[in-house]
Amino acid sequence: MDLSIPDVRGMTDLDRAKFAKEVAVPCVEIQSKNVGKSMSIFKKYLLKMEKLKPVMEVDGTEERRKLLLDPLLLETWNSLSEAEQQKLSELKINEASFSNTCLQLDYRNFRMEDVFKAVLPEGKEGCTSYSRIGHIIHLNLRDHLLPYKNLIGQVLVDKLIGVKTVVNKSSVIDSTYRNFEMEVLAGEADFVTEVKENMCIFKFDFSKVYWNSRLCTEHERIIKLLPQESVLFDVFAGVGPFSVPAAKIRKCRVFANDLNPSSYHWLKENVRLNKLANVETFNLDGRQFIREQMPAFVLTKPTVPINITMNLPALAVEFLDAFIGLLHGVELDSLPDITIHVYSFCEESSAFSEMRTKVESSLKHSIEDEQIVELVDVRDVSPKKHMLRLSFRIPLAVLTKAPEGETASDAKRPKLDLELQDR
Ligand SMILES: C[S@@+](CC[C@H](N)C(=O)[O-])C[C@H]1O[C@@H](n2cnc3c(N)ncnc32)[C@H](O)[C@@H]1O
Repeated sequence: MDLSIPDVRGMTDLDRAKFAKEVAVPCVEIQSKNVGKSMSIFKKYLLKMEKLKPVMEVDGTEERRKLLLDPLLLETWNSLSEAEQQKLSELKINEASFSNTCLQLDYRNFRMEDVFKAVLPEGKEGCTSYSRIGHIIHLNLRDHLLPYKNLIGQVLVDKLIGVKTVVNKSSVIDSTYRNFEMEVLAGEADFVTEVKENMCIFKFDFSKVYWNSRLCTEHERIIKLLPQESVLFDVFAGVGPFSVPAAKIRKCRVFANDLNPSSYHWLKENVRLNKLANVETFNLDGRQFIREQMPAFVLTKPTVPINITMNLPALAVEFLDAFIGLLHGVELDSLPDITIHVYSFCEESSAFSEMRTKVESSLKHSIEDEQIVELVDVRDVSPKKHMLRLSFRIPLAVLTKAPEGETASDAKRPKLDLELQDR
């Protein structure tokens, strides 16, 4: 009564026929009308395998049913407790009701995890973790699993409902747009996918833009920090996982920017799909976006709290210099309340101090403790590399700093210089 998968260890091309086997399993034959009542006892002993109904018809009769039992849990009448036997006797079930039956098992009956355990090198089967992006499964296979990549892809397509495409990352993310090359391991080469995150719909071409489902909680944390009807400037917006929920849930006015033309395309599409009227989209370099869009807004609505998200961990800190002198010479009626959420990769051991030092050196200014809103360890990218977020109120002295060499009288800039538009 061995229900395990036949010997398929080392298989690299999926041969489903090699999973077929015949087994005898214990069963109990009972009157159809008693199936429901008997479940208070038998439910926990039923044979649970994929695509297998443990309550089977008995040839030629509607009156009787066969319950398939898991041999590891219950083999005979004698394995039942006295109380269980007593209860079953009342349903006319007894020792004679028990027998064995022959089952033809095949590939479809085995769970995905068991297939991987049976095929992949012993002790290394656990490395097949994946993320799901709509109908796409994204793998990041370690070298020792590469010989099995097509089998792994095919098993995922076969076993996971709704999965049509399996891709493996074939280069590290180092492109400007943070997307990566991918190899289709199984299924269709269809990369346009749709996901739900934070109650919003996102559609995008996964091969051309950055999307990471593991950031869902971080996106949610930021959305929760935003005051209702405040303003968000999303400098590296991608396809909108901060911008779209901010506009939809927090009713924020959003200025969303991304340099990647494909991200920009899908960002606009996601604004449309989520029926949002309060998002303006831009396809600019982050520095240009900050310098062109922020001052004009601050001038017209100086009292509205502004949050700025800068999620490009490899580089975002370097863009902070765009804030130096941004409001220099601008006559403000009140002090703007601007919070920056900037992300960076740091070494684990020194992460928190490293992050603060990096930000301060880019701003060329120190940040007081009371200006720090929070410093969050967002996720481990690798054992030594952590993605951190520093959320801080930008010191006014940074925004109003005069360019080197400028005198006090040069500093007064009339408001109209900033090409005021009603934003
Ligand atoms: C790590 S992704 C973050 C996307 C999104 N905010 C998220 O949380 O998933 C960084 C984004 O920055 C964009 N990007 C890279 N360099 C840029 C630049 N100089 N200016 C504006 N956007 C840039 C990339 O195209 C990418 O969409």
